[in-house]
Amino acid sequence: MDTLCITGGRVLHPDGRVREDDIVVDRDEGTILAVGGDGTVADHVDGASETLDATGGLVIPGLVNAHTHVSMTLLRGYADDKPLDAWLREDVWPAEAELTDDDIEVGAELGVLEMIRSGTTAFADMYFAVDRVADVVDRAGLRARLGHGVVTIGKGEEAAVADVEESLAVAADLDGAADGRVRTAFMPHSLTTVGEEYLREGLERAAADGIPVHLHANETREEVDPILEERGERPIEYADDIGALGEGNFLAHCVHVDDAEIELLAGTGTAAVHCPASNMKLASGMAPVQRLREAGVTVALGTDGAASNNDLDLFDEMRDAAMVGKLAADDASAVPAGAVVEMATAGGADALGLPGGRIAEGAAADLAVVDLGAPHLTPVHDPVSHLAYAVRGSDVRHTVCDGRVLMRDREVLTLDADAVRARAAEAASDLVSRVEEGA
Ligand SMILES: N[C@@H](CCSC[C@H]1O[C@@H](n2cnc3c(=O)[nH]cnc32)[C@H](O)[C@@H]1O)C(=O)O
Ligand SMILES: [Zn+2]
Repeated sequence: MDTLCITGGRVLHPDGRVREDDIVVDRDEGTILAVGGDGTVADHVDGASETLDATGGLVIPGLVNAHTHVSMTLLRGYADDKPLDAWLREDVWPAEAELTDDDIEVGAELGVLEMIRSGTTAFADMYFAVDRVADVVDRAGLRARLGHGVVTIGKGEEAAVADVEESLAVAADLDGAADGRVRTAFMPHSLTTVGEEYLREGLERAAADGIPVHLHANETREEVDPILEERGERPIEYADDIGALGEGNFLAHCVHVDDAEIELLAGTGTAAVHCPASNMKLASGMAPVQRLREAGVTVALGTDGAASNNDLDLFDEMRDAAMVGKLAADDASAVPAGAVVEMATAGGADALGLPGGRIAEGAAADLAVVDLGAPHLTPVHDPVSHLAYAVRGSDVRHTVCDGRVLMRDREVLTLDADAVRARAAEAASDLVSRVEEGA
């Protein structure tokens, strides 16, 4: 059998406990064969095809970034310090109008490079030229749930219909790509940027074909108020009416949700993706994470695009989620360390319906080894506390997805990091020149 052994470290188990254990991975299946102390895995360690040294480190499930627009790395730092609506209309959408499919591929390469280097092994992405993003996921070796984002406002009937068709076609055609590591979803952008007739049509067809749904919801007050005024119901109630809720579906943000909306999410099994950094940066508000979790809603974490974050490091997101969760609840015991670690791992995998998120026999071998030796991580009273409050993405030593080593001793093996950075910097500067010429 072709095995990978991860030895000498401590392991974070699904119950939140940390023990000194070795891990044996079946590389053919991409799954964890055994987790345990010396006796359990010793037989395999000697005959292993490949070994990763986790001495002085903590093995954690690969992190799950449950909402991003990965190619937006090209727009990192391009437009800051504005609220969502102005930021999208004045800066982001005009720049995106100039993006080529090649730009999207290069931006995705840069984004997944950053993710692998910070211990993320799975993500959900809403963008366009999704076949190019899927190609990058295939080459880079991680997992993703991908979709084409639909926007119909400002479009004529024909273009709007075509956008919905494209999203449904992408979801059907790309599902199962990259040896099954790519899954898909129907992705209307939001309840206000897609017209009701298009939403209803797309959602009905997605449901009929068993395709999951992902959209931005209740991100800002400016998005909630018009729906309330026009329809006399809250956005999540509207989402329920038109068939956007259900098991397998996941909504980004859920910042401005009331108790009845939280109950609807919980009752329908719809997951919420909390994006604290993006919500803070665009001053959108604070999601009631503690209340969502108490109601039984699956809550995951997302960075959103690099233009509103401005990085894809989920360790930052865990810390932000804990901090802002306490502030929102006016309670220092709210959203504790263990909760944010769960949201970034099992919660993310569950929200996206992807394997991974737990280190256990039979689970997908999606892992990261975090070095605990740095001064900012000394002493180690509680490794879980460190994951939430002190670890940075740059502390990740090795990253493994589907049993394959994507980064060993901080060297990414599936992408040429220098070439990716150079291509992305060039593509970004060309893009900005084109936007300026057009303006
Ligand atoms: N097919 C659409 C593209 C939608 S992709 C998803 C969109 O979400 C945008 N986006 C990024 N971050 C956010 C956010 O925080 N809220 C809402 N939209 C965002 C992003 O810029 C991108 O245009 C079109 O023709 O424009
Ligand atoms: Zn977004």
